[in-house]
Amino acid sequence: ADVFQSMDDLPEGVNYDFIIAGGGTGGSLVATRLAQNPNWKVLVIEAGISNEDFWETRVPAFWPLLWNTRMDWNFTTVPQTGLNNRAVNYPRAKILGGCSSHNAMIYTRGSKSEWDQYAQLGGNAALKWNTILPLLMKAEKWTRDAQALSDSGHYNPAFHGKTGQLSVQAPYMQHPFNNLLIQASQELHSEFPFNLDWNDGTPIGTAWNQFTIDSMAQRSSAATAFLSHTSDNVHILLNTQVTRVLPTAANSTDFRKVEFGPDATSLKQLTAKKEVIVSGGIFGTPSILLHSGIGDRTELQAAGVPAIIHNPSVGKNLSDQVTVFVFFLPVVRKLNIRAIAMIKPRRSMNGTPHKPVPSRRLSPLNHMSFIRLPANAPPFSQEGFPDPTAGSDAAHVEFTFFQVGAPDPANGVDNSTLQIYLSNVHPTSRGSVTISSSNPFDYPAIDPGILGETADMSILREGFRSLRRYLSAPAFQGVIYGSVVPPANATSDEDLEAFLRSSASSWLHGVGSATMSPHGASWGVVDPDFRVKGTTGLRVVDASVIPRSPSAHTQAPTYGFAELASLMIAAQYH
Ligand SMILES: Cc1cc2nc3c(=O)[nH]c(=O)nc-3n(C[C@H](O)[C@H](O)[C@H](O)COP(=O)(O)OP(=O)(O)OC[C@H]3O[C@@H](n4cnc5c(N)ncnc54)[C@H](O)[C@@H]3O)c2cc1C
Repeated sequence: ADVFQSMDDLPEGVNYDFIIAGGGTGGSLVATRLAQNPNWKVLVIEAGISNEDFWETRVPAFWPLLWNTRMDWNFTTVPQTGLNNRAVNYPRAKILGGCSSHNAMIYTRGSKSEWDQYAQLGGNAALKWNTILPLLMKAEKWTRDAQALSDSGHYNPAFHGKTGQLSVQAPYMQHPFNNLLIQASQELHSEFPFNLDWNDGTPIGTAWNQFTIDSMAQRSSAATAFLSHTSDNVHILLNTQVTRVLPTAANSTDFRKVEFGPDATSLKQLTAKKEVIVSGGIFGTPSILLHSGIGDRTELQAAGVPAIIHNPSVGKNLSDQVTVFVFFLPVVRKLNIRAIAMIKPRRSMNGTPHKPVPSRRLSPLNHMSFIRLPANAPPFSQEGFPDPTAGSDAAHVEFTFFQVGAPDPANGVDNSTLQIYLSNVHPTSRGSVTISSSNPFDYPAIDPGILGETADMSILREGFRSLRRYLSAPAFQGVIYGSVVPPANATSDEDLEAFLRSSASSWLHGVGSATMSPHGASWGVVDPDFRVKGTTGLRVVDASVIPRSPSAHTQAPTYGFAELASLMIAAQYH
């Protein structure tokens, strides 16, 4: 691709077939796929910088350091009623590759029943698991990790591609917790089974983690795996925000024109020959549509934006998983913490001197669990909440075994804890993205609606009890003691709810703010072919079209939707 740092550098007179607003996870993939046709010219307009200009993105262990930097939009939610009115930080990447350039790289596809439900909710049969799986496998390059540890028994090769571009692997560290956790899964098999591979469509159970990391121990993102391998029929314009999509003529609904610029005082317009594709992510995409006059008429009027297409669904239906960080007390001597491996990067990163950097992973822990609460769990049997999942292969909660904190004898403290993210992956609460001014450079109001529904609280609470059961397995006797955060004596519903409301946050896996629905449905933002309802020449391809949360982190599902969109768009012009 040819990369331009500023709008003024962009060559004049190029007739782009496709203009893509947002060079993130979905946008980079769709640009790459469309550019496989050498006759098509593709322009990607990205608000942020290049991933090449932020070398830390390459080092997997640095992921938490990337948030709240100049490559992050640094969003904050509106006060969340479900969180005692706390407003929480919401990182979203502002860089080529989007969130795939600054996420935690966990690679999870979701369950078969969830994809089959997407097909039904979106009105597109090609979203079924049996169609999406081959697309994900074709794009995948299963890779051995840099330490060349054996990954046999850590994944199922039948569900992984070897010849694609996106590197996926199952790196791990030798750590006593590995065996203990798997032993606990055998002991408590019915509730916490071992799962050889959560990416086979049946994610329930405890599995070895898989990450989008390459054989050089570097992050594999939509920018590094896809976009950086395109040729000069792709132009990438950085540091430039798409402010609006516009009709090509008065009273037209053909939205092939984009308006963009580095700030409100210097804006340009370009018209695509074929289509404009909006890929700004769960907050950027509804913002662009709303500022373009596509949204709820009354809300647009209040913001001072003339409505062109009345669609009350734009920016609604935001579905966001909720997480809470919990701490248990392990006997550290037995867990024998190892130092994080240090390696030298094998290649120079934009002239940065070679320095030893923490390699692959931040954490010595290597597993995640997708857990289904039993049918007789209180949220369903006593409180009467309907099961929010798509089927029996889908999870209610997730345990991400994150870290064993190191003791600090030099300062006389033993602050070692076993740290776990506990998440409710199927929230029933829905949030929104709204605009309150007609200036596209003003941030939208983000309301993920975290723990806004009692059912979500109830499931998270039982998820915590479930985690306590898991960590009381015989395998952990004498090794792990009760939770320290929340304290071990927090056992009643009231205690646990108070803790969760004061500590929970977003799991950063929002979807659905420009959701797909069948043709003619009374709700939804895009049709099954990803076109914005009521328009021509305009589609949305990113996580915002995914109708609801999966039993997964959301980058692989975003890639799945983007692969399908790419096929559908390309097929239209052949
Ligand atoms: C901190 C964090 C950690 C995560 N960890 C994981 C994980 O480990 N595994 C996983 O599967 N998922 C993870 N996720 C979620 C996952 O990365 C996202 O769901 C997915 O990448 C979203 O892809 P997208 O294409 O919808 O949006 P993005 O990748 O966010 O892309 C949107 C792009 O559009 C650009 N943009 C926005 N508005 C405009 C505009 N007006 N003009 C021009 N450009 C614009 C943005 O700068 C961005 O580059 C994580 C997310 C976060 C934030």
